Amino acid sequence: MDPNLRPVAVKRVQKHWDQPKNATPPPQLTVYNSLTRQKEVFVPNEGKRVRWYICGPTVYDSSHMGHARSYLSLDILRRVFRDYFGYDVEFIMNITDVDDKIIKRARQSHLLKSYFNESQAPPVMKVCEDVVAALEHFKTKFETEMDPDKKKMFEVMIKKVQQQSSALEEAMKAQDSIATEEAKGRLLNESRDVLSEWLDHNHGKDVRDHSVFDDLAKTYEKEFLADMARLNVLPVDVLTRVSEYVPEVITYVKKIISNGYAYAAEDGSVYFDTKAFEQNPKHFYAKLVPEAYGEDSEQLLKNMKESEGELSMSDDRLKSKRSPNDFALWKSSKDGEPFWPSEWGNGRPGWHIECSVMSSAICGSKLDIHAGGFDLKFPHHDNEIAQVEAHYDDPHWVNYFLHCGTLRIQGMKMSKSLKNFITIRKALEDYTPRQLRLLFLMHNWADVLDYSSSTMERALQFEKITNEFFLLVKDFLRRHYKPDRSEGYQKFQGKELKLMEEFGKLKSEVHEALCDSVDTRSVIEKFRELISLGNAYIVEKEKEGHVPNCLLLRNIAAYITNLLKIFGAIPQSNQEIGFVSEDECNGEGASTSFNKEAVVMPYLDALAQFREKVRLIAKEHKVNGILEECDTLRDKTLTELGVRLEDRNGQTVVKLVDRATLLREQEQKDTEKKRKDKEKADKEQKAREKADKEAAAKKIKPEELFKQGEHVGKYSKFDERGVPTHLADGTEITKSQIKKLEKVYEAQKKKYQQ
Ligand SMILES: Nc1ncnc2c1ncn2[C@@H]1O[C@H](COP(=O)(O)OP(=O)(O)OP(=O)(O)O)[C@@H](O)[C@H]1O
Ligand SMILES: [Zn+2]
Repeated sequence: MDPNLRPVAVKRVQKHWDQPKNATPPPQLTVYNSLTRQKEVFVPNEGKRVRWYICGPTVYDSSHMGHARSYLSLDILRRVFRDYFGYDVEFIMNITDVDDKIIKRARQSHLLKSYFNESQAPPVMKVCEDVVAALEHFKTKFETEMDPDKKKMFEVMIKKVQQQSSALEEAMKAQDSIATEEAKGRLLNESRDVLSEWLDHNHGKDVRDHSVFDDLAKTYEKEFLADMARLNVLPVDVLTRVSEYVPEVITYVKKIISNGYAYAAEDGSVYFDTKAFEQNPKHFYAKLVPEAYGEDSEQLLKNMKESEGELSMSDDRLKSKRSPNDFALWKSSKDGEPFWPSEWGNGRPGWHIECSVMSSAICGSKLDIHAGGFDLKFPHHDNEIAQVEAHYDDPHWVNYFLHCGTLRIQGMKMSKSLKNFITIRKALEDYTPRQLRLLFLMHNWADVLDYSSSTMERALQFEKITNEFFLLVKDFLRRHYKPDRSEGYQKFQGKELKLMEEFGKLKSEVHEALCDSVDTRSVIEKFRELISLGNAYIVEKEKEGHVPNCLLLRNIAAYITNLLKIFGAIPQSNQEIGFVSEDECNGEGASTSFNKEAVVMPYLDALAQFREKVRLIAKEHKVNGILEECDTLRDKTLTELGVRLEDRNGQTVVKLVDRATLLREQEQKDTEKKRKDKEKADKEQKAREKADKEAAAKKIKPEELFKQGEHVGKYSKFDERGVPTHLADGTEITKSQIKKLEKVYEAQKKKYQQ
């Protein structure tokens, strides 16, 4: 063929590629923003950098579970933002170490201590006089209290004092000196709060030593930080104390005045001018709770009392404000209060100003996130917003305001002021830091949470099923996970493909839940589903006599572990799958560098296998002594060491469990065994009694049968065999009845002859 006629080869080019169509776009992170009262897509001001400020505690008493609710939930949020979504979070918290509550509590403890010291053994008459006077004073406080919960608490306190007073009176009347002394002690103890209120009213102004206030704040700050570390709350990046920022507060307040949004009153206090602020069209007062501005005076007064502080609500102070909504930026200090010099005279910062000043000092004029407890929304956070916006004269400060839901106990907010609190320390005596964290993970951070033993029980139950899953998977992995060998990779059959599909679906749902305002509650539910799917898969494979696929099980367990690490429930340093035993956690909740599991497991596996073989031989040869020893090794010796041996389809599964948990389990087992033993002994006893009764019955001669035992007094005449013919009252017995009695007679005759 003529080569010129050959068709020219068409140059083949890269085939056109189509971008995947109909792909679902990944969900975006949204957060519930109190400023809009809905979920908003999260967009930081500056790339991945997130400036985040949270209100810290007022350090005048021990931290309680209500505080844990806020700080632990915020710790979870912070970790998710940082370690799941990859934001560069700068986390700033303040400590309120100058405040009306601190001043009052410090003076009261100081005065009460002196009262007890001076009058080591106050004569009984003096105690009576003082308590009566203190009670009178306290009743006025009770009558003027507007908060119904506090009122109720005061009422209980008054009643208790009155009860102890009556007891003392009776002991005195009876002239029983020992009983009188004891009753006096009880009265003094019960009257502590009432007496300290009274002492403070009379002598508070004489407390001039500033170390009284500083010491109290330092003590509780230390306690708070130690509690947070015990709960495995990450240390903040910056901690600010108002006592360290007073010069900055003064400068800040001056700027607000010069911008026209604050004024100095005659007594040396400075107030925020809410009207001036609100009247400027650029600004808006009470962005979070607009309903609260210009409320009826009673509610306003209640809010003011709580937020301005008890020491700052005197009539003359109220009169010097231009509007009842105005709040103090700077409070002139009275006698018995700490003070710093300023151009307005000796004074101290108001509560709200500290957060505005300190967050501005660290983060500048813009914040991405501001957070705190739900109760801080109004007036604290609304006032913080107004102050910063007045200072910069710029209506944009915080982009996202997050408020943690309140923790309640028996339907009431857990609070220091209501004295219905459970300290973090006490809670940690009953539960581990991990269990408390799981409790918070199981509730949406923005929801109300009722703290009770039943809510804790649910957290414990989740911990148990998750832990058992981890331990079981780890046992399989120890025996069958061989990633360095060909036999470690098995073909994925129907069950594996199905599980992998469900696993993938659940992972997407977990991601969606985290994007949905960090909904850890749903994530925990997804974990539950995943674990039951995993467990069901294992059981099915075992039924078929096959080893479950270790790659798949390992991926599931590692996925859950990893998220629990992000949530702070498992130390980041843990290289293994599953929880770290509480025995291995040090005080800060981090795992020790020594990995107990990796070291001891090979030896424990060898021991378990040896035990199993010895047991089989002992069973075969019926050597009970060896079987008993094998039981003791499992139930006592290894339990004490935190090791659980379980029988699963003829294989011994080895699990490392917290020693305390194992001992508790063993205790339950012992109790159950005792109950069963008792039940068995009772049954045997009853059977013996029955047999004895029957044996005795057999010995009765048939002719005597109707004349003894239950028959005595029933009949008056008998025939020659001893069968009754007449009832006790002389009436003749009917023929059919006699027939029945004859049957009984014949049966007895047979028994007797036997
Ligand atoms: N019961 C609670 N539930 C949730 N958060 C709480 C609870 N009690 C206090 N908080 C939060 O803890 C943080 C520190 O509170 P703070 O020390 O100001 O407590 P407080 O309001 O003075 O205490 P209390 O209400 O117990 O008298 C705040 O963010 C506050 O909202
Ligand atoms: Zn604050």
